[in-house]
Amino acid sequence: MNAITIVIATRNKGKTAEIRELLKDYPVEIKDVTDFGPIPEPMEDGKDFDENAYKKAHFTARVLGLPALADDSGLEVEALGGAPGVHSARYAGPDADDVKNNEKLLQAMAGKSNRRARFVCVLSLAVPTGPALTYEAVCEGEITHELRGTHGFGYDPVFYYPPLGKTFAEMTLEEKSSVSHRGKALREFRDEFDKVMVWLRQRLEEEKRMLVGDICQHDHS
Ligand SMILES: O=c1nc[nH]c2c1ncn2[C@H]1C[C@H](O)[C@@H](COP(=O)(O)OP(=O)(O)OP(=O)(O)O)O1
Ligand SMILES: [Mg+2]
Repeated sequence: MNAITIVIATRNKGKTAEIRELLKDYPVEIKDVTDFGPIPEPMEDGKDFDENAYKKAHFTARVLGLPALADDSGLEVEALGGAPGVHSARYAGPDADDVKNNEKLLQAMAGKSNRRARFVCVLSLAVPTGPALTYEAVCEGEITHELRGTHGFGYDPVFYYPPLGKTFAEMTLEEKSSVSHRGKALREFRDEFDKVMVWLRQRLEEEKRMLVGDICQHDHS
């Protein structure tokens, strides 16, 4: 049987690299959203990670006519009441980038003794007609007092993971994936990989039948 194609519905190269690495030994053809040339970007105006993950996955699946796997993730800091949360990517404002976001976070945390934080990752695997599977995981850690390490992306240089005594930015990609929110969520997906492929094939068959039905109806009208 031919391998199913899944598009990674993210513009974040760091996420793409981690997802590709975690799925590299699995019989599935992975494509990047950038392989398709310019396509419109999904809105990320959902109230939580689940909603945004589904929006991104379903939008991309519909636009490309292929199953799409999206990741919505972010950092929740206890002393900041869960901020930046779903707003993590735009924490420092409309022209935020990783440097500005980390700067703003360290400023907001100045003088705070409770440094507890967690990363959240929600993965949504959607087909063009709408149904989706969801995987969710968290990783607990602490906010550092300064930037540490150069690997990874986003808040990695300020997220300290006590069990390994390093920030995410001080870890290799493999090391980070072995403990991260994204790594855990993707391992759940991998644990039921065969079931997921059966589910996908069934959804894609249904879709084909619907399309054929539409075409036949059209030809007879
Ligand atoms: O492992 C991580 N290590 C460091 N930072 C991370 C991680 N995981 C999420 N984050 C941060 C990055 C961004 O500030 C926000 C995600 O925002 P989010 O909208 O899901 O991703 P994004 O805009 O970068 O790419 P896209 O929406 O195209 O998937 O949380
Ligand atoms: Mg985003």
